[in-house]
Amino acid sequence: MSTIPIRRIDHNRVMKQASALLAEHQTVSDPEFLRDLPAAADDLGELRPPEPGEDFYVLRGLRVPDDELGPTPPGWAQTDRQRTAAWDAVMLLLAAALGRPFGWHGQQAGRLVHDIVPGKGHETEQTGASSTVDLAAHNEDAFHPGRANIMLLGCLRNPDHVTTRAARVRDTRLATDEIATLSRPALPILPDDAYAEAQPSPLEPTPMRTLWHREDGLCLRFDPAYTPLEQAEDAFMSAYERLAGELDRVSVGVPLEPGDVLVIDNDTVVHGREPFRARYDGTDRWLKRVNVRVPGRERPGERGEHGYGQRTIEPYQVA
Ligand SMILES: O=C(O)CCC(=O)C(=O)O
Ligand SMILES: [Fe+2]
Repeated sequence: MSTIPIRRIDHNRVMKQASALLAEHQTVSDPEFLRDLPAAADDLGELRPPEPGEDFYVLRGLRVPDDELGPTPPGWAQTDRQRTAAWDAVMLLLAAALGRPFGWHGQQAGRLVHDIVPGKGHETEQTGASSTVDLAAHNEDAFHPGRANIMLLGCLRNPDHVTTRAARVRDTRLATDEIATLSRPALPILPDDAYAEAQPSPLEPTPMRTLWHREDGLCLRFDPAYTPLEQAEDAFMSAYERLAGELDRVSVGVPLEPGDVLVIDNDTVVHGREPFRARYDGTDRWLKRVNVRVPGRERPGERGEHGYGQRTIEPYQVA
C-alpha cells in the first residue's frame, strides 16, 4: 500500500496548448483566457479523474526549467505572475481537463492558481505557508460545503525533497460502530488560517459529519487542526482518534519533484506535509495549487450550510 500511482503525461503536448493560450492572452486572469480554456483542455485528450483504488496519483513527465522561474517569492502576493504564467496555464489546463477550476474570494486575492511557498512568520501555522510544523492530514477547505472535489498540487521546486503525504479513507480499517459514530454530525470544522478575515466568524458553527457516503463508497471531511476537539464526547473522540491513527497508518509519502502534479480526490483522500526548514533565500520549495469542482458530485448532508460566509469564485464556464 505504499506505492504512489504514477500516470505519464506528455510535456510537449501540454506545453503546446499552454503556449498557444498564452500567445493569445497575456495572463491567465484574462476573461478570454478562461473562455478559450475548455477547448484547449479538450485537445489535451482524456485525463482520467481520480477513481476508486487510485483516488490520488501523480502526473509525471512535465519538465520545469528552474532557471526560468526566477526566485521563489517570499509570499504568494509577491509572485511574478508573468514569469510563471506558463505554469499557471498548465495547471489550469490540467484542472479544466478534470473538471471546473474555481477560486475563493477570501484566498490569495481570488486567484484560480494559488502559490504555495513557506512564509516568514507563518512557520507554525496549519496552512500551506507553514514549514517547521507537521502539517496535519486534512481535506482541503473542509470547513466549507463548496470545497473542491479534486485538488491539484503542482511542484515547481522542492530542493530538500520535502514529503507531502496522502491517505485514503477507504484503506482504513474501522469498526462498524466507529463508522456510525463518525457519520453523525458532531463538531464543526472552522475556517483555517488562510481565511484570515473569516476569523472569528459571527455565524454559528455547524456540526458536521466526519464520515459520509458517496455512491462509490466512504468519504471523509477531516481537519483536526480546525476542529474544537475539546468539545467532543468520549465515544466520538475515541472513534476520531482511531480514524486519525488509521489515516496515519495508511498514509503514503509523496516527495514531489519539479514537474510532478499530485491529483487528489478531496472527498476520499486527506493530505498533509512533513516539517521542513525554510531557506528564505529565493530557492525555497514552491507549489502551485488549483481547486476543481466536478459537476454533479453532491454532498447531500451539507446543503444549507453557510460556509462561514466564504464565497467561491467560479468564472470558468463550459459552453
Ligand atoms: O505543502 C504541501 O505539500 C501541501 C500543502 C497543503 O496542504 C496545501 O497546499 O493545500
Ligand atoms: Fe491542503
